[in-house]
Amino acid sequence: MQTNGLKVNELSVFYGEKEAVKKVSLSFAPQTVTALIGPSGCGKSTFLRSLNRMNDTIGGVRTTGEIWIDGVNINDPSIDVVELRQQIGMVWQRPNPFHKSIYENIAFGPRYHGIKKKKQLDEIVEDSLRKAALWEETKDRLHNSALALSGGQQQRLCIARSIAVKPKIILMDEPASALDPVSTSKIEELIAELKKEYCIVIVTHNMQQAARVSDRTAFFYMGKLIEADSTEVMFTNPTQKETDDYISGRFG
Ligand SMILES: Nc1ncnc2c1ncn2[C@@H]1O[C@H](COP(=O)(O)OP(=O)(O)OP(=O)(O)O)[C@@H](O)[C@H]1O
Repeated sequence: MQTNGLKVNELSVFYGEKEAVKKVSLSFAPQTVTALIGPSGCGKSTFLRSLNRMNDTIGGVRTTGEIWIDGVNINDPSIDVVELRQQIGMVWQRPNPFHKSIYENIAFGPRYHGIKKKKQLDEIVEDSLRKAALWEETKDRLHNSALALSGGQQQRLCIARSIAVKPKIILMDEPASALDPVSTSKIEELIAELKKEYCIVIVTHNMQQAARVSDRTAFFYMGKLIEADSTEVMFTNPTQKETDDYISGRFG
């Protein structure tokens, strides 16, 4: 599903008294990949989780500011978060398939959202697995346990699962950091393919990965957004000294 993108306006996130994300404003265009980079503890994951209200599940978190998607501020208390997470999906660092079959992992979300006909579910399962580059490897064992897949395949299954509910935006929190190099490059190829259709925001510790997969890069430091620009500019000619120091490995 297409979107006009996501626009974050002065977003702050507090854990109790601690301000982990400080008045960040940042936009994400459709059909682009944006990498969020920065040293450990700078607030990347907190910021990412706020984009589909996953921080609501953590006690003591307070959020201020606005996050606009297609004319709706998702921080509005009246927002239905289940519906929101259908539009803005999340892929976690460690693959977390349900203890169910491959088929059921994918069919679960669409069924939850009201699709009951088997033929339609079959189509969604195939289409999602194809888009996640996993169909050929799984088409003959759709009813086997998802837990029998390799770690890399499980992560692609989790991506297929998020695609199945037709999101507009896919958030990824270090989606390849628990994977071997071959599985990592498959995930990176997949991201390049998926961006033709979706707006993707990815947190990564891996600077080479950010350079390979993203169109834009945003550098966070101590809860603040220091700088965001095209990935090429960020890696060759950043404006801010902190960005330059970080990408050239002088700290972090
Ligand atoms: N559930 C929580 N409760 C309290 N403080 C938290 C919680 N989660 C994160 N923090 C704090 O918020 C700050 C930002 O953490 P966050 O995990 O967003 O950073 P990060 O840049 O993603 O780090 P990393 O790269 O290590 O995952 C840190 O100081 C962290 O200790």
